[in-house]
Amino acid sequence: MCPNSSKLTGLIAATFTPLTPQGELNLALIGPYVDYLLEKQRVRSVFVNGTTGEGCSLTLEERKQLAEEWCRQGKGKLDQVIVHVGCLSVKDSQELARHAASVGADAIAAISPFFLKPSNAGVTDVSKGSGSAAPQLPLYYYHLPALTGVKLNVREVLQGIETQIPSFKGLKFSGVDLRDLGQCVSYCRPHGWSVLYGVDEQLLGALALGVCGAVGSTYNYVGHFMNKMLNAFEKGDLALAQDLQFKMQDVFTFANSLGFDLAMNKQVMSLWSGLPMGPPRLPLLPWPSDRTQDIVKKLQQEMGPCPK
Ligand SMILES: CC(=O)N[C@H](C=O)[C@@H](O)[C@H](O)[C@H](O)CO
Ligand SMILES: CC(=O)C(=O)O
Repeated sequence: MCPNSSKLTGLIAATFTPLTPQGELNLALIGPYVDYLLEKQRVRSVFVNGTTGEGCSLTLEERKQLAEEWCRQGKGKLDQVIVHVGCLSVKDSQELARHAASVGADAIAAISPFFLKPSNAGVTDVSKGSGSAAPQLPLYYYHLPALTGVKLNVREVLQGIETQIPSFKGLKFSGVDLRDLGQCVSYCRPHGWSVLYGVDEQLLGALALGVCGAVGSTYNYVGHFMNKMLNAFEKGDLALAQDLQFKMQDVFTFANSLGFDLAMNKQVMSLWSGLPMGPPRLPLLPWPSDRTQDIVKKLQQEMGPCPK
């Protein structure tokens, strides 16, 4: 998929955070979760404590415990454990970055602060802050404009960033602006950096623009299916790749009509995988289970039986 292949590539699951019915961390589920991703989904890397992991709804202590457990359980099994360290406070991000390095994470990533919002130069300085706390780890900037409201042009942020942040290694790009995405790929490629795409429903468009891989919530349970799309694309079978992406789009168009959000997504994962992810953390609320069941039925229709 990528000309320069020491980079981060393929599908990366943005992990859900397993909680007990009482809403506390369920760390015991992470071992089985690692095995499920490897064996049933053929997904070999994870992105922990991001959007899907409800990272910004967890305490720093909880985020540290999760990072540590994913690194421990993933050791010798997963290719990469990327720990998301973005916070509203740069000092908190630095603390998480130092911690990630100390527990053996392979890389860190950070969204921009999203309450008081930075300018382009501010984003670089914030990223520099996180990077300087773990200079030995590759750092990825996480662009998620729909949720952060930080709608800057990423290509402009990249300009000269290598001179500011030696550990900078690329992007997780979860925007829908394919022109900006293409410009980012064009800037990152000569540096050997990774651009990972984060809107799962339109990954094929991003592959055509040269992204190396993808980070997403849905790869937790449709990774096996989306891997087929990646293979078809790599073999040049565009018709098959389109057919698979269309099927996946059909599922999520249907899910969106039911009000699909992260809480519903977490419930779909529990039902589809049989791994009890537990409730969402506030401010999200659980949904009635009939909607989740309808989505799982649709998944089965479009993608075949769930690999248990
Ligand atoms: C906003 C959000 O959570 N985006 C995720 C990652 O960036 C995606 O993986 C989506 O969950 C996915 O594309 C389904 O809409
Ligand atoms: C989708 C993603 O990358 C995240 O949950 O952060």
